Amino acid sequence: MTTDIQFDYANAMLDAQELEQLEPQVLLAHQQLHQHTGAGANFLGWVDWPFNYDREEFHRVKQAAETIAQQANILVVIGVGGSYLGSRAVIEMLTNLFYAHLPTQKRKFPVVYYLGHHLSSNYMADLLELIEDHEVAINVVSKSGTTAEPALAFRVLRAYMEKRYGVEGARRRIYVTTDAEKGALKQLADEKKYETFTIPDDVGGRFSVLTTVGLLPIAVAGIDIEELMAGAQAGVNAYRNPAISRNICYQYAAIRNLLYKKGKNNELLVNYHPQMTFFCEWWKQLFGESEGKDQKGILPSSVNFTTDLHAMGQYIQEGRRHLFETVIFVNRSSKPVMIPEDQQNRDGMNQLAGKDYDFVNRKAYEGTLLAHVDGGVPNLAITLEQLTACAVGELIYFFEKACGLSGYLLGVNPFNQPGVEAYKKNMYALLGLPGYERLKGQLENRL
Ligand SMILES: O=P(O)(O)OC[C@H]1O[C@H](O)[C@H](O)[C@@H](O)[C@@H]1O
Repeated sequence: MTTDIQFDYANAMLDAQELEQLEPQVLLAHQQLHQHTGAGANFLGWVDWPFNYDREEFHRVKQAAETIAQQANILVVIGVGGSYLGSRAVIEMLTNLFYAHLPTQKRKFPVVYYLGHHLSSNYMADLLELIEDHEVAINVVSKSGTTAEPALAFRVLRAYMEKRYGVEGARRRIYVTTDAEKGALKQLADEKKYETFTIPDDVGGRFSVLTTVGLLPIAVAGIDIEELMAGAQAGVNAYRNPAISRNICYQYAAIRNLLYKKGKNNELLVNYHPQMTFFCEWWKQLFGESEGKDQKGILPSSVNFTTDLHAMGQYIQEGRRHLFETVIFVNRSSKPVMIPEDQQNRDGMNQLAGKDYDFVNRKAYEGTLLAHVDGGVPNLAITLEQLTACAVGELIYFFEKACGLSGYLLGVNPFNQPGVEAYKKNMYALLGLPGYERLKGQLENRL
């Protein structure tokens, strides 16, 4: 299978030599990833996952997706961080963005909604109001089983489901994705006899989209998960060459580290399709949690173009020069739309009549690229031919591998996230949860 992704760093504002000089470090980081000799080596299950995944469980995911489609027209996915961003990213990229609003007869698959990624009661109340008039199934996803946001959302939804469908009816409509053996959610699932899917021990949340974490909701949305995995397999093959000159994934990882050393410590991931907004959110968690530690790391941010050219464009063009852009550009839409002729031509755009939106979007991209480069913003360009499940599978793997390598180049453990605990500890203490009594008093004195 040919690889779907191209990478161009002609506008990175670096010398070719600078990249070559990084070759020994890249080789070391490559070995750390493949021979499990670096920090966090217990969390490298994702590296060969597209080939090693459990076929039996994969089959069960497909069956569950079919059952859910018969049971429900809404699937509520409860999860936060790595337990929901990946599936949401893939579903939004590969299905109609307005799917939920299409008439029922046009919808073959359930609509997927998300819950448990914040603590807003308004959102919860709105969702409860929405599902009242629909048939509902739930997929609760939590590796630890104790993350407050999904745990509380599941409490509310479980009570709702049991009241509405009875304990047995709810049992048949609740699907759990969690650790194979340990954790509060696993215990509950065993007790209640929910159908359960496994999050592998050696795959961290933010690297888990190609496990059952992402695959079940993605399959429910009607996306071909075989294709997605085939794309990821193509990625494994394409990005395992240690020679930087032959590996665009390693080039991307190395270049962002070179730019970081030159003070470009903000990376803007740019897309030209609103459908890719959540892919950028997924990417932000991937890189932010992997690299933002030990007082180091590029700040990952994202913008949607051309939308944000009318909001953030000014800053990018002329603000502080501490940023670089990584653009994901898709060459061809799967749904082309033609621009019509307008006799009056008041907007002066008749030149574009008969052309499609892709054409205009490309020219916007090219014009923006040159403007931003002229403004001193280094540019890295990732190009996909089309947004297909296969290309998306490869793109996911591209960024996962780049992230692991980049973290090692930066000199951090890319596979832990100790900093996330600080807010949790304080919140638990302020909520009065047992075990935090002393801290509660200390914090309250400071508020
Ligand atoms: O799947 P869970 O264990 O509920 O974790 C969900 C998310 O929250 C945690 O706080 C971590 O920072 C994330 O890496 C993780 O993806």
